[in-house]
Amino acid sequence: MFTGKAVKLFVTVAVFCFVILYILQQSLTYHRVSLFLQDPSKKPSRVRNHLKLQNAKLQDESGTLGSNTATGILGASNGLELQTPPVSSGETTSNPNNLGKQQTASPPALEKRPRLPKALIIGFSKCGTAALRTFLTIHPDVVSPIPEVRYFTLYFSNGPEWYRKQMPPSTKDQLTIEKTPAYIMTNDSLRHIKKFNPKIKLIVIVRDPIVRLQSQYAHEFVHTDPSRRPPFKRWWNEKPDDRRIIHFSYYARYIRQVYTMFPKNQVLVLSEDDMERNPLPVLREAEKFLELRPAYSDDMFVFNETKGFHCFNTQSELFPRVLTLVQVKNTTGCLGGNKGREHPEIGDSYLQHLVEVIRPLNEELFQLIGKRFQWDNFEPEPSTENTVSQNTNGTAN
Ligand SMILES: Nc1ncnc2c1ncn2[C@@H]1O[C@H](COP(=O)(O)OS(=O)(=O)O)[C@@H](OP(=O)(O)O)[C@H]1O
Repeated sequence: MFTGKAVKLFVTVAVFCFVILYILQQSLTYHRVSLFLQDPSKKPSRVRNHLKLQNAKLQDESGTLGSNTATGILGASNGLELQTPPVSSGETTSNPNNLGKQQTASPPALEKRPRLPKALIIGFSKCGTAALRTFLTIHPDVVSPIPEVRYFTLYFSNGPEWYRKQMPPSTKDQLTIEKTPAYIMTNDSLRHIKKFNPKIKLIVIVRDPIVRLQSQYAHEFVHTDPSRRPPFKRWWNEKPDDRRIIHFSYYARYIRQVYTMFPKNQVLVLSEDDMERNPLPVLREAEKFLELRPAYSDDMFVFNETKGFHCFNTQSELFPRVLTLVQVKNTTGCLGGNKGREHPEIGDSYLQHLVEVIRPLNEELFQLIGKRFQWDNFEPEPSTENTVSQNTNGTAN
């Protein structure tokens, strides 16, 4: 009996204590949340860290950059930091990680969601478009989808909402860039682009046309046993109507079409050969054209002798962040194996023939775009010797 009473008393006291503790805990949480709302510094540490990141981004966006600001170069602690996976969004996004999750609202400046591109890399294939896209993607103010979306060539009827959903999330201050080199090849896709956004910025990258042909050949026969590949000369001559010359070497023809639809100042023409030699000046030109903050520095890239072009510098302190942003090999910092293929040999006399056929097309291009590129297969003319990417009026870019 006594034991039974004691147990009853013990249970009552325990329940009472539990209730008191529960009420206390609830009011403490409420208190913490109120403080949180009044003063973010009182947030629990996990949230506080997250907020710190967001504040850093906000400061960054308002021009208060990190320690490298004086040199005009963003460091890992600010610039590259900004392209972390989406932190919050006012709506459900197309990012597979967010699918189906309705996320809570956040300040508009921080809100990450897929946004339509305001710049496009529209051509040319085999001219370093993937490298240019990749280099631009590490800029803190740029996002870009990895696959070619081909909206303006194949999927225009799907509508802009479909296109938007193919884009990675970005804040409103970031620039979304999409690259599909086939866009420049048809008037229909250029018309679609104009209809989509007549103010869009367009980047075109060209390459020594003979090297581009070699690259195209290597691409077409990548799965063909070398002993069964046609000689380069026969492949090039296969089409008697010179279609290959027009298709792969006559850049001016396509760029002229772009100029008929868009003002010249909305179109930037770069050279793959310049980017191979040194990506920095090319990226700075792109940055200026896209009205981005200066974010690139020399130590980000190194020349890879085997590949024959520049890759990300694996020794740079930024490299771990680069690996989270783009798909490059962690051992070399280079884009995958389908870049930097071996090119077919061209005999001297045939090479000379190609140079003669293509040189006038290059001159037409340089006149059209108002600058010249230095291409190894085309000896510089006497008046243009020692000039890299010069304006045709003689002023260096
Ligand atoms: N930095 C860097 N990284 C990787 N690749 C580089 C780079 N610079 C130039 N290139 C050259 O780009 C060529 C491929 O061009 P694209 O990316 O436009 O090809 S594609 O049309 O998308 O298939 C590819 O040509 P090939 O060497 O003939 O395969 C590369 O050599």
